[in-house]
Amino acid sequence: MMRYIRLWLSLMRLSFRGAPVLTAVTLAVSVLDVFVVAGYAIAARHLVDTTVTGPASVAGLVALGVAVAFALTMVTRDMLFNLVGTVADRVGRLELNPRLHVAIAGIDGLEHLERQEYLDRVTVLRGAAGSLMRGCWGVVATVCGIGKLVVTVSLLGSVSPWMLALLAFAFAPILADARGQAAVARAEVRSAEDYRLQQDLFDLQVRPASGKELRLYGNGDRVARAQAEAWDHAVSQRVRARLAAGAWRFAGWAVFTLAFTGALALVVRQVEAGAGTIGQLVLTVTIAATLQQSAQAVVTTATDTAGVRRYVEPYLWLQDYVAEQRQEPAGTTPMPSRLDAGVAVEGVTYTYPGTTTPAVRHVDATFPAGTVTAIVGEYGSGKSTLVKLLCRFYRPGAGRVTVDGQDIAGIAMAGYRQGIAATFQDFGRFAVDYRTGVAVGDLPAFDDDDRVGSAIEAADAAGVVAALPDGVRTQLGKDLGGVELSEGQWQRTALARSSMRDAPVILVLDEPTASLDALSEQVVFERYASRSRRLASQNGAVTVIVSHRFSTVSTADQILVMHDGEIVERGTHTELIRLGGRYAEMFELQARGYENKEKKK
Ligand SMILES: Nc1ncnc2c1ncn2[C@@H]1O[C@H](COP(=O)(O)OP(=O)(O)OP(=O)(O)O)[C@@H](O)[C@H]1O
Repeated sequence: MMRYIRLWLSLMRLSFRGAPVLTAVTLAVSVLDVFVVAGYAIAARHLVDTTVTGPASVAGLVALGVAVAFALTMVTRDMLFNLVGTVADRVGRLELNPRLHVAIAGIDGLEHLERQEYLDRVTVLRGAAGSLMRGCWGVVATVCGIGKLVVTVSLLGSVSPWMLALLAFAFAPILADARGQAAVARAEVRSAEDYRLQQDLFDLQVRPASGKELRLYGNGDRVARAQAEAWDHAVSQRVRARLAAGAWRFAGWAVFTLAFTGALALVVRQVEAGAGTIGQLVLTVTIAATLQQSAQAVVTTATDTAGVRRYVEPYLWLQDYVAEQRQEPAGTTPMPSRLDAGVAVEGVTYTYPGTTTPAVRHVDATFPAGTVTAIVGEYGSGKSTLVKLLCRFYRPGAGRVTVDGQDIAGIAMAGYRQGIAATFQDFGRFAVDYRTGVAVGDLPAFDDDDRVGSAIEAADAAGVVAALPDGVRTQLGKDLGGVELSEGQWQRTALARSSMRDAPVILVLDEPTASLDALSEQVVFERYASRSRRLASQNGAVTVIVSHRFSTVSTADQILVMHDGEIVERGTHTELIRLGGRYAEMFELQARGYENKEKKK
């Protein structure tokens, strides 16, 4: 409960910070709404009583008061509705949403984007800022609604304590309506199968594929009859339920109206007996007539606000998750700008959250400075996981990764990532202009046109740019009215992006050319090989390539063969072929595949 209160307070503070005037006005009108009906009823009572007993001048003044109060009762609800909508939307979009996105994007690891139960929450949260803010105002509306009920009912109680019973009767139409709606909902569930059936049968008749066969086999009439029967069955259940709901609603209102009439009769008796005034009668009519509406408003706002829980829970989870991530000790050591020893993986085991089998286990490997390492293995053997551990997207469950002997957990994250250039098999497709899509690969060099040009060249992507209508200024992604690239063109763009950094010490290529044809792949690899060599002599950079293509792999300084999360073979191409193990077998298979293809040609 305390968490909910704290959350409400923090959202309210945000609202005051983001839209102070609008928030203050909305709160003021909410409070005003608590008293308008009561104010109007009191004014009306005064008007009637002063008209009967007092001087005409006072009655005139009071009439003015009644007019103002009545006008207020007419406008406050609509005004409040619009104000809450505006302030919730504005603060949601301009204040809360950016904060949510920064929190989601600012988490260093990847779990919240990969683990389904986390991703579900993140997905719910993405469009939920407005709803969260509306929920926050829903709390205000519920509290004010209860306040309004208390004020109006107390006023009724001042006429006669018996009147307090009227509140209970005000809930009769609400309860009856709820029963009726529940019956409708049940009928919808019960008739859903018939409804789906008739929809399927209808589709059968109108779709060309099934339509052909229906005509051929002469089954059209039977299907049409079956559809009509299913439709009839579904509709009749729903109609019955709606009639029942109507009857419930009628009964609820009948009970309330009976109690309302009884209350009026009671006040009339009081007036007749000289124990009350006509003004009190008017007050009772005014308040009792709005009582059901006020009770309904409390129930509706409370139910709607409770519905916002589905956004509140993921929001609180995100807050906890971010806090937990921040608590992890942040490294402070700078990333070396050149490597002397290289990178090492020491006894690393990693199990994805939500799974029980480690994706990599007890992995030991060294990536000596200035060398190229290729990782091979069948699908799901742990290659990408190992690469992502090198990029520090996950923390190993056991063991450590070191750079020049220093545990990477101790290195400042921003510097560490700045020292890496990487392309992944599931590369990003950024819907921005082409130049931006490449330049974001190295933010400090964002405006450096030469660097962007060389990166495009390095990825052999100049041809892609030449084919774009506005060259590097072309907007990408058809969702934003831009040009949609082919898979291979997107991949080249990702490759160009990863070529932006001019002095990375770790170069990662995880299936970087999977979407390219063999010829383009060769061109890209030759360029990458020369970049690797340049970086190796410049700052001792290590290159790690995951690939299924042995033409690429065979030239690496060392090859790691992974199987079931472990490194099962390691060595140069020649050594591994000589070993005659798993690598040799895979190489043989692929070579035979190429041979067969060539023969067919
Ligand atoms: N985000 C994830 N959540 C849970 N399990 C995962 C996740 N990513 C990978 N795995 C599992 O971890 C194991 C290793 O996957 P990984 O992607 O590292 O293999 P891979 O060798 O790179 O495969 P591929 O050649 O298909 O890319 C697999 O069993 C895979 O199902």
